Parts: sequence; C-alpha cells; structure tokens
Amino acid sequence: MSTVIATRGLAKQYGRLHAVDGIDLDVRAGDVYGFLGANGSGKTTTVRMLLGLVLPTRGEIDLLGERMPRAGRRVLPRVGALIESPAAHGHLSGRENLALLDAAGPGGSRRDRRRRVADVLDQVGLGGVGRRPVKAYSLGMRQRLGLAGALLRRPELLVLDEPTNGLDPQGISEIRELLLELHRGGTTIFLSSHLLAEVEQLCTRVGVLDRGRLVLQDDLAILTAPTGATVVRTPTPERVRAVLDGRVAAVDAERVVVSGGDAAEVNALLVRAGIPITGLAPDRPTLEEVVLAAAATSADRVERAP
Ligand SMILES: Nc1ncnc2c1ncn2[C@@H]1O[C@H](COP(=O)(O)OP(=O)(O)OP(=O)(O)O)[C@@H](O)[C@H]1O
Repeated sequence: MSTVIATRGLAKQYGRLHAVDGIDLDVRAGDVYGFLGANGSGKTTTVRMLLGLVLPTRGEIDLLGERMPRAGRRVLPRVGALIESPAAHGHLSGRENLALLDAAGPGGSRRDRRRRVADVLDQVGLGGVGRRPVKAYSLGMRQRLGLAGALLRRPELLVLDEPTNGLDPQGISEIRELLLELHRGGTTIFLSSHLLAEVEQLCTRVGVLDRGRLVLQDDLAILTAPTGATVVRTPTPERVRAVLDGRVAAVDAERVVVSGGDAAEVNALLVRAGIPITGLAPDRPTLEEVVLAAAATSADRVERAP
C-alpha cells in the first residue's frame, strides 16, 4: 500500500516550547486517518507543516511521495485542505465564493468551471442553497462550503483540521456521511480531532498526539481487536462467578468479563445452569480505553466519549 503522508522526526519549536516533538506519521492510501490529541497538543501545527504553511524546525515530510515544502507547487494542487473555520465572502453566494476560489487555479472553459462548482455544491449537499449569500448560512453550511472548496480539484488527499468543530450532532453526522462517501470513492483522508467518538466511528487508522509527541499510531481494527475474553451481561453476576469458577476476570455491575474467547462455550455453560443472559460478546477495548492507556499521563486532557 503506498504511503500518502510520511514524516520523519518532524518537529516545531516556538522558543522553548516543543509544539511538535519529533513525530513519524505514516498515512497510507485509502486510510481515513484520525489524528487525535487534546487542545494544544500540536495538531494544527502539524497540519500546517504538512501543507507548507509553517516551516518545521527539524525533520522531513513526504506528501504524496514528494518532499515538502520543496515540491509544494506540484503536490498541493492534489491535496484538498480545510483548516480552522473557512473564510468566505459573506455578501457573495456559496456558488460565487467557489467560483472565485476556482478562478485562482487552472481549469479550462467557463462551462467547465461552472460545472465543477455545481458538482461540488451538490456533493456537499448545498446544491439547493448555493445562490443564497453566505452570511445567511448556518455554521454547518459554512463548514460544508469549506469542504466544497477543498473538493474542487478532486484531491487524492483531504487534510481536515477539526472539520466538525462547532457543529451540532446533525451537522457532525452529515459531515461524517460525506467523508465516508469520499473515502468509498477512493480519497485518502487525514483528519485532526479531539473527539474520540468521532474518530472511532469514521477512521481506519489512528495517531495520538500528546504534548507534541506521537504516543500511538496503528490501525483502529488492531487497536480495538478482541482481547480473547468474553463479556457477559447478566442481572446475576454472582451466579456467573459460581458457575465459571476461577474464570471470571472482572465484574462491573451487570458486566462480567470471562477469560477465554469461545463465546459459544461460555453461553452453553450459562444456559445449562439456567442463568439469565442479556448480552454476550467477545471483549474488545474501546478507542477511549486504548488512548487513555497510551496517554496515561494526560488522561484528563483528551475528551472522553459521551
Ligand atoms: N505561532 C505560534 N507561536 C507560539 N506558540 C505557538 C504558535 N502556534 C502554536 N503555538 C503553541 O504550540 C502548541 C501547539 O498548538 P497547536 O495549535 O498546534 O495545538 P492543537 O493540538 O492544534 O490545539 P487546538 O486543538 O487547541 O487547536 C500550543 O501550546 C500553542 O500555544
């Protein structure tokens, strides 16, 4: 699988502050990469360095196989980016804003340009409101307009810094659906977030930044792989303990963790003993548990799932 973003020892220092402290990112084609970290952990600084907007103090960046920032003019047209709240001219419509943005790049006849703008407006679900002035847009619509701008050039890679910041649950779920659709269409997505639940629902790969250091980077499926134990939910945990003598690893209210991953065998034993079971499944850690274990020293700084 080809590498889309690779950094080696990437660092940014502001005076004595190590905002980003020697990170080796590894983002592959087809990933939805969730770049997690508490406020101030260095996500935005990293994203800015990837896009050539901030110069690293040390380290190397390869973006789509080319060295940044040297190859920026060649590479950046293949990358769509959304950093912080996108700026737009409020008195102009969404369509006019995108047309202005499009005019700044190469791109053929007026008809081609009009079509390109109409296509991305449809893609982000703003087709019907594209003629309304942007000052009448909700925050979610503005965010989608920003995404439309990032999509104009049909990028191979999308780099998004906190794309759901300030959105309500419906806005968040709309953006999530849109990103999943783009991913299905073959776009690699790198997205920074401080929301574990969002990343867990969307991402295939996760990197966790803690005070400038990358403390974890792996596929989500590996990080949250079954532990080899079985979780039993029952109103009578003590009866489970009696039947599965010595195999109960933990009891938390009505949740019992049984060592041994053969859920069918555990089920058969409990049913035979007449124990009521309300749920039974292989045990797997949540992303929250994995992240908190990795960034143990900053456990209170990463926002937990609701
Ligand atoms: N231009 C700058 N000059 C000095 N310090 C900076 C500058 N930019 C960022 N920092 C500091 O670097 C650290 C990392 O900031 P950064 O914005 O990258 O974090 P973040 O993870 O994106 O946080 P947030 O989620 O709040 O945006 C912070 O302590 C911040 O104050």
